[in-house]
Amino acid sequence: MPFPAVGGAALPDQAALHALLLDSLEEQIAVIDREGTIVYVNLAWTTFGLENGLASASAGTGSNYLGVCNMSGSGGDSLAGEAAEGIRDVLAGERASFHFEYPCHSPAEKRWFMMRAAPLQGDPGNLFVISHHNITQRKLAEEQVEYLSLHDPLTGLANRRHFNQFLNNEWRRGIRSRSPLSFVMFDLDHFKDYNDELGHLAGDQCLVRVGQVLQAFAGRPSDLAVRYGGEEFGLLLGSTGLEAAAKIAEAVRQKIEELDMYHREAKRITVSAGVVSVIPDSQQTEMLLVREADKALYLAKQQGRNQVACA
Ligand SMILES: Nc1nc2c(ncn2[C@@H]2O[C@H](COP(=O)(O)OP(=O)(O)OP(=O)(O)O)[C@@H](O)[C@H]2O)c(=O)[nH]1
Repeated sequence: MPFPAVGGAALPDQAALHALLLDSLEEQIAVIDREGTIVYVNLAWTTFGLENGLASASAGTGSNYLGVCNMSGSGGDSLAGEAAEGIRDVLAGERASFHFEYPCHSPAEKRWFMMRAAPLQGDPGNLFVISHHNITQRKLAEEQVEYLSLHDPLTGLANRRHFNQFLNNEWRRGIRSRSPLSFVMFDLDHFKDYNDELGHLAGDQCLVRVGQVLQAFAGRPSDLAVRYGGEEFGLLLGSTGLEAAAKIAEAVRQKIEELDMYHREAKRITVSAGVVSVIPDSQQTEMLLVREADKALYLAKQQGRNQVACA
């Protein structure tokens, strides 16, 4: 038995117990002095450093943690610069502790950590504890929640909330750059018949395929395809004038027709579209685009469907 038995359990003395405890933690822990030099690391700290290609010298005692952060910060790594600033504040007693979340992705996986810097209890002003805690599970869950809050679950396109935020940004960008912003509103024709004849699940599949067509036309960072409502879709096109937007709308219309989704002999899924283009102006709100595209769409429906109308 390696340790003397205490009350039936085998325990090491206190110092050995604490050392073993620190080496059993998943959290990476280091103790630094006032200059930022590492005077202690636990096993998780060393193991992580070695597994991630850090030379054992910079992963362990004797290396200067603050110096490494400072150097990376001045080399242009803004996260390291922010970490260095927080640690310096704690070392100077200007803040009680510092928490900092940062990405640390490996080639194989996404990872995030939280770094905490705080004075060592019972030894204020001389020694400080740096800990790195893996928060990847929480970050992935947050990413997932954010994705779900911004996308339509059926088609994967942006939802209205995402669209409204995006449109507002593009509108403000358009005011600054005086460049045109276009919006195309699409609505499937006689989709109720499709649903009634083939069933809701087939209707869903049809919406998914239409969404894929729209997504393929939203290739630039200033473009966004949105599922606006049930069978209503939209395509926001940054820095695009009316003529170009109308051509894109017509190309989408053709592609959807070419999907050949028939629900009755000689009756296939088609789409009507309303196009609008404006140079954003601070006297108006971005909802002007949606209103005008909606009016043009109404015109396309009135004129016989399966066509593009411009505002
Ligand atoms: N399968 C499916 N159907 C949907 C969904 N959202 C809306 N719909 C259906 O879309 C249909 C829309 O019908 P209407 O508004 O009458 O329009 P329409 O039949 O396309 O006629 P027009 O727009 O005038 O050409 C309704 O039957 C809705 O139930 C959805 O998520 N899945």
